[in-house]
Amino acid sequence: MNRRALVRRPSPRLAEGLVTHVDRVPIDVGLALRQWEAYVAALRSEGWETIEVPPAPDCPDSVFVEDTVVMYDDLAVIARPGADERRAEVTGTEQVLRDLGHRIAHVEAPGTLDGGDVLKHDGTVWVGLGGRTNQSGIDQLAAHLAPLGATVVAVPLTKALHLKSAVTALPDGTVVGWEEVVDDPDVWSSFLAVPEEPGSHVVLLDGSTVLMSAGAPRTRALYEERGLRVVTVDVTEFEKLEGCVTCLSVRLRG
Ligand SMILES: CN(C)C(=N)NCCC[C@H](N)C(=O)O
Repeated sequence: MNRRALVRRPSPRLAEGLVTHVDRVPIDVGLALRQWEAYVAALRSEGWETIEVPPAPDCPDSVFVEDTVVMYDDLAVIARPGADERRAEVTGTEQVLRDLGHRIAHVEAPGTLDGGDVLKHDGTVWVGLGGRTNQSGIDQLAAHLAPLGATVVAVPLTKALHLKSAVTALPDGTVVGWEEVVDDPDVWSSFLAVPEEPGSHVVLLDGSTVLMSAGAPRTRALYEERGLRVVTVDVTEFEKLEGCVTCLSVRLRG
């Protein structure tokens, strides 16, 4: 299978990125760029072709490209970010996906939806209903994905920025989360609480390999004990802006 992922170079204005649930702390933009380059290199060395969405230098949060789209099979549902400041980011993503031949659908007003609120596994799509994504956005996503056989499930989200700030899924479908910010772990039949907040974010690189933050060594050991191969990257500068490993790419199918 052709493994491709969208990424987007950090804006020189990254330090002005939004913060909601954390205090603002200084960002080292030069270090962020090096961390981003290492993240992209890690994807490539794991066999992923990376495609750069054209940079959006005036959009401080544009490196968090995950929030601009939800991919399901060949369909790209272009998001409508819940934060006004991020609305302009979607145009570049849409153009790249059109050029790549994907079918395009949109979340329209009054709906809002951020890609970071969407967790997919095996035909089920959980969507965080919280500060960025509203019910109309979820209903529109459900309508777009229904013909593809997906079941969309709204999940309450009050303690974290995005659903994937709180939980992600391992290759076997176990949902891993930092329990302090998970509203209702019972949503998932197999929920595993992890011992470190950055450990709750994994990017699936293949059926037995995950990419995660270097900031969660105990969780890394836990995943390795479960038989996973783990690749780690430093993403401290993005974590200061409530970002994580998932936010920095969008994996494409086919
Ligand atoms: C899963 N996560 C967390 C994301 N997909 N996005 C993070 C966006 C962070 C940005 N400062 C913001 O506040 O929008």
